Amino acid sequence: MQYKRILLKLSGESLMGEQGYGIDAQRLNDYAEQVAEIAAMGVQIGIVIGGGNIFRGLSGASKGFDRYKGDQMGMLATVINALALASALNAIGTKARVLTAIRMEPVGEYYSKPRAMEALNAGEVVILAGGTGNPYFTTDTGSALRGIEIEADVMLKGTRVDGVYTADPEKDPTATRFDKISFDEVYTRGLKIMDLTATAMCKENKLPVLVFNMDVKGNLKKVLSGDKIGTLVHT
Ligand SMILES: Nc1ncnc2c1ncn2[C@@H]1O[C@H](COP(=O)(O)OP(=O)(O)OP(=O)(O)O)[C@@H](O)[C@H]1O
Ligand SMILES: O=c1ccn([C@@H]2O[C@H](COP(=O)(O)O)[C@@H](O)[C@H]2O)c(=O)[nH]1
Repeated sequence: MQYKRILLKLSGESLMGEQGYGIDAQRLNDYAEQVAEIAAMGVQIGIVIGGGNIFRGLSGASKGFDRYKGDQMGMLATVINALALASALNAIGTKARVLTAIRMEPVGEYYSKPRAMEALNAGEVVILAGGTGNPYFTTDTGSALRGIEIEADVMLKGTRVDGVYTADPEKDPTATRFDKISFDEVYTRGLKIMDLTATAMCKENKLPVLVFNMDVKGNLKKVLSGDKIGTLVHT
């Protein structure tokens, strides 16, 4: 097995599938099945999921929302997605536990590293909801933070493009893909695959990031099996 313990970052925006808002049941189940498949292989899995399919504080602020409250709304959106994913995993027989960065029992248990480690060592999928618990951050930074805390071997950024490109491939058709790239080069080229805070944290704490397309079924298993897909971002 390529990695023993991973932090999987899932895009909230991808969760809406083709429907433009909210949670697409088919996409949710596809994600749950891919996670269940690698959980059955014995991989320890922490998951952070975004909230862009529901609310983002920054886009709220551009429409006149208070940023602080908008970010809290965004963090709650990630909790909604986490609950949906946990329930989809449970429905197919995979144990999953939601730990929240903001205290809100009984929706989820309050996050602490020992609690997360206990669940991971017991073979449960641990969904780390609510980002960092603080406004002015994103779930990319939440993923970096939790990945470092749980001592993950790698952060797998499961997104809707198949790696890091010279420019945003959804906007520039001439962009070309890297097989691997250093954090420094991501920074100097100004590549927007993760926010700068997340990039800096991963670099400083030597947490490699593998960016891959999670919307192709079977890709998560391929990553764990050592197939060469996606882009590895390294120190
Ligand atoms: N240089 C680049 N290489 C690859 N993707 C890039 C690049 N620059 C921008 N992107 C964009 O980054 C997106 C991936 O980011 P991510 O998975 O965090 O999505 P998101 O919409 O921000 O999700 P969330 O809802 O979790 O916030 C891709 O869809 C891609 O269009
Ligand atoms: O630590 C965090 C994480 C997230 N937020 C807010 O939630 C939304 C959704 O997260 P995405 O990473 O954009 O999917 C984000 O836009 C922030 O508004 C936060 O405040 N703190």
